[in-house]
Amino acid sequence: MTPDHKTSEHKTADPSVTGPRSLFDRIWDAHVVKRLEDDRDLVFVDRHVLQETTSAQAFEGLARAGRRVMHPELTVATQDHIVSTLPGRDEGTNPGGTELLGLMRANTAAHGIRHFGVDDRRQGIVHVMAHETGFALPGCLLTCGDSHTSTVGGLGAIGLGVGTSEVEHVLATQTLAITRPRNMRVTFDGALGRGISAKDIILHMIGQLGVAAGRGCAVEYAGPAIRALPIEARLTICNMSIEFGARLGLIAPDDATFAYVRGREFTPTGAAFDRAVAEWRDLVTDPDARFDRDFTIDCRQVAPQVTWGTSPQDVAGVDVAVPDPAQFADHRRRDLAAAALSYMGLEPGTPLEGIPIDVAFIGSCTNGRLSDLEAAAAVARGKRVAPNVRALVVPGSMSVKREAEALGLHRIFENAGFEWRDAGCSMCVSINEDVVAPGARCIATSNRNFENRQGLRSRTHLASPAMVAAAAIAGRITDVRKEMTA
Ligand SMILES: CC(C)[C@H](C(=O)O)[C@@H](O)C(=O)O
Ligand code: SF4
Repeated sequence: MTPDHKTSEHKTADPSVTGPRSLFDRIWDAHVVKRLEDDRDLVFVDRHVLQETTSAQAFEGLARAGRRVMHPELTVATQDHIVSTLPGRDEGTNPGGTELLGLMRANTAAHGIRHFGVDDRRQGIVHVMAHETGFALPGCLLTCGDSHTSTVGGLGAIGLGVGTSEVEHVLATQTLAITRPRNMRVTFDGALGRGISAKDIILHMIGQLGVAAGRGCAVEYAGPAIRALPIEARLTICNMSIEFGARLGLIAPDDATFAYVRGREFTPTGAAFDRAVAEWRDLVTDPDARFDRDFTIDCRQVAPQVTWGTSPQDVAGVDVAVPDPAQFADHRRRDLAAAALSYMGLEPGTPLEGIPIDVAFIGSCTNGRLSDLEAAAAVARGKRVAPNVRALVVPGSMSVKREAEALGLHRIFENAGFEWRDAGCSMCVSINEDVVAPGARCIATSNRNFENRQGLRSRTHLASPAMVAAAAIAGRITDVRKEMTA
């Protein structure tokens, strides 16, 4: 039951690969088992993660076909989406989730797959648990039936979100048939200003490039601003790759990465770790590698970002006003912006700063890690949540929760009037009991602001943890940089 710790066990020397290669090419080529006739690649899956909402049908399919799980030791399961996050919860706390949670427990037990249920210390959102346990490692190819699997790219891994039928395929064969993504690179220049986080620069980038910019691509994030980011911030960047249509995002691993993965439950130890690090050091892009798409983003002037519409590209600095749809040259974008403003109940020209909020949500696979909670706590310390605002802090995993409590962060949040929860997806997605009421306005650290995302007719503004904490205190969207000088 111990996963093989090699970065990739199916290295195929590919004679067609010559010349300079990208980081993505290197990892991908090491996983190609076979080129299929339909131009797809059959790739080996080193690691597979299950969540409760997309695995039941896959197990049903296996049962119908009379197949077993080929490598149960290479899969782990966690309960995250429909679990209650009320402290002390169990599988029955959210009655709507009980059946799926029970099915996952039974299916994983029947197939000998590790299961991190709500009673396990390692339970957490898939895209938080996978890397913090060392199950995901640099250079590995990991799949999960969930779109934000790209998060592990922050370690220099390929994370692929797949559909339920592919989950079944991976369980049965430990491989995936998939079209090879194209290479894209975004270089982030300059240093981040005070109060600016990874969330701000990735939202800014999506605003600049648009939600379709990454379609079909593996996106490498590079440049001095990325290299300076701590690992958890790199995970936030790669998580949001999905918000501009990319297949995955990744960042070359470095000493900070190796220090981060060292000593985790599934990370190799001793000489095996040293060998792994020696291999991981080769995971770089050649200087003359060619990219199908190549962009540069200047981080110097980026202000704290907040979305005003119903797509992540509807984003602006907090110091400007809600745009007038007429300013968009493209007529489709203009219509979308007008519809978004009507849904959001906002008038063009209204300053973003000052828009009153009803709910503040800190958590999710984008910003539910320890450093995110630390950033929020630094703002909330000694303050009170505004009257009439409901504010939640939901750690991304139970490990994050324990670490935060060891630092006393829960006291800061509780004293300020935030709810302090157990781990799960919670209010990021309205498939558990944490729902935003119709017409209510929520500022959230999550990654999606679609119509009805947080509940029927809910209104979502995406922002960084520090910005959400500042809004919770002020009762309105506010520029966190002012809070910091106060
Ligand atoms: C429920 C699940 C399939 C979904 C996804 O894959 O993205 C969820 O995680 C989300 O963020 O909407
Ligand atoms: S936290 Fe949100 S985006 Fe992440 S996996 Fe859960 S529902 Fe999906």
